[in-house]
Amino acid sequence: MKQTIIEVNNLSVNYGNVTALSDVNLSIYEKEFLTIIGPNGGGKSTLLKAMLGLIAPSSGTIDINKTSESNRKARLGYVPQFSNLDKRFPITVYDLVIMGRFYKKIGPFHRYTKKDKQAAWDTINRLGLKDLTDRQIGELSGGQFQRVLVARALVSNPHVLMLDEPTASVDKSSSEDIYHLLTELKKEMTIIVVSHDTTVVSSYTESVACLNQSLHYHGDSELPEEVIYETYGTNVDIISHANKVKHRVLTNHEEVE
Ligand SMILES: Nc1ncnc2c1ncn2[C@@H]1O[C@H](COP(=O)(O)OP(=O)(O)OP(=O)(O)O)[C@@H](O)[C@H]1O
Repeated sequence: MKQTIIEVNNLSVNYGNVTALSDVNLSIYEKEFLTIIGPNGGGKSTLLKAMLGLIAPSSGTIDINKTSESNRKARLGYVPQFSNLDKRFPITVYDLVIMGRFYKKIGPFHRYTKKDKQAAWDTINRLGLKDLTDRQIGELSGGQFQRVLVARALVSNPHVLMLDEPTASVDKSSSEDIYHLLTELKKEMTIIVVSHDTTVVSSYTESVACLNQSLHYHGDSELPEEVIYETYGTNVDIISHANKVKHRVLTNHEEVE
């Protein structure tokens, strides 16, 4: 039986007078590939940040469970929205990746251990970034930078990998690369992708959650059309055939090349 790794119970989050999330209930399972979609401002980033413990709930709870393989709480890895990051920051790929080891409690004069360095190199090699290790992050393409951000999240060996709009700033081929990578990673961990774009509900996704302040749907990736309209309103362009990432978004939909 599938084990839940994160349980969101009656979660509401307010920023002053703005209600970002209202009474959200969501169970996320071990090794599930979940895509959370919803319109801009629908509360997706807020939900991720609340799960990560970066934002306190106004009401409700979030339980991060122990994994079935260990007696420890699941570790969460986070790939933030690309557009929120400053690529001009003078830091190399290696330095950015190894910073992912900062999940441990450390003091101001922290030195990376041999184990930290080994973990960084293992992840760099695994993601095919070896030739880029000495590059400044400002010299990377969008797709390369996104891969480096994934590496930074993976270096802490997370049980859950959360990605906020991972393909928003990359071209179609890089987007496919990222989804292939996520499919591989899904064999080992839970993957949660957040996007405002309905077309990212790819064939790699097992389940979808539709969020617009409250949760309108959580289930199979064959989304009923009504759910999309309910979540986004009627002004939504549901299918983009420009997106080469394979998708099986809606029922009763014919592919047109
Ligand atoms: N720090 C903040 N202070 C005040 N309001 C905020 C803050 N962060 C988010 N909000 C508001 O909360 C709501 C949800 O925002 P959030 O960023 O979670 O949505 P989102 O679905 O991730 O949007 P997008 O797709 O545009 O990234 C929005 O109305 C937003 O303006």
